[in-house]
Amino acid sequence: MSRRTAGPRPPAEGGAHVEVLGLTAGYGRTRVLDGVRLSVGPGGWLAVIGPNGSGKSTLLRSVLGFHPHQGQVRIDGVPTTGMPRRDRARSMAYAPQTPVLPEGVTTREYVTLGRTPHRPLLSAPRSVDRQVVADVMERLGLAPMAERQLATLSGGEQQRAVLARALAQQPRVLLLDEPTAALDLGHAQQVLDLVDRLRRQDGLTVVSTLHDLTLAGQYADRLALLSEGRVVAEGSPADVLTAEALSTHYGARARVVDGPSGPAVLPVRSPD
Ligand SMILES: Nc1ncnc2c1ncn2[C@@H]1O[C@H](COP(=O)(O)OP(=O)(O)OP(=O)(O)O)[C@@H](O)[C@H]1O
Repeated sequence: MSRRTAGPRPPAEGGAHVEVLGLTAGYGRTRVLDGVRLSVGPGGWLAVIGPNGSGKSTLLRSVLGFHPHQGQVRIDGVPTTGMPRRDRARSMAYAPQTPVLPEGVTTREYVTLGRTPHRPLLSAPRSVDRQVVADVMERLGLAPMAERQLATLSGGEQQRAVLARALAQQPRVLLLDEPTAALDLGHAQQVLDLVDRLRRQDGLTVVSTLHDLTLAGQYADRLALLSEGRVVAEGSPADVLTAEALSTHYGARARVVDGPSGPAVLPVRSPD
């Protein structure tokens, strides 16, 4: 993976302020999110953590407008309800946890789909589109497999391609659902480092879910702990990642120690 510091051109307007106000959502009659309230400013990184089934993915999909919900999502104070799809796609990009990947496309063609909201409809990629795609693929170590069929990439390579497509969109807000789930430690750090650089340099706003709580605490500046559809704790990683919270909400035995760049969560084996 490249260590270049030059990279994808910054989003045109920097990051945005995202507000989630009283968001309630569910499936059929089952309520999964209950009055969720969150706020993250330009350049902020909010990691939504919580046990399996607590509603993290549903929250991200609701923020994107992909899942019906009550309550309001605002981008820079403007409610997203009624916002034209193309405007929404220019503001927010999403890397889903389990993406549906198209068949019969190369990695480059797939990443180029991220440019769709910026191009005239049905037009060929312009040189700026090709440049942004090439930059993002280089940054994510995908350049050597640019012409390979997407389907032939390994799980971790496909996950990086999904992130590359989202970054090629040059969004103001990046929503990442478990972006490191299929990645080895080195690639996980490189992906998170890249996102971190984009938010620091360009003010990109990041909302992610992350199961690895140590990584969440190292990269995000704020954590929101979701449990049974409600935000039960929100604040700095040190405030939210406590042994007591992990026991109460995850049923986990763990020690939380001071790591070199934030709290580190150490699982503790059962005594018997
Ligand atoms: N399409 C669906 N139909 C019915 N229930 C669903 C559907 N999708 C999700 N759920 C349920 O909604 C709840 C929240 O799911 P969600 O995927 O948002 O949780 P999560 O916190 O992202 O979980 P995980 O950490 O396991 O990815 C779960 O109980 C899940 O079973």
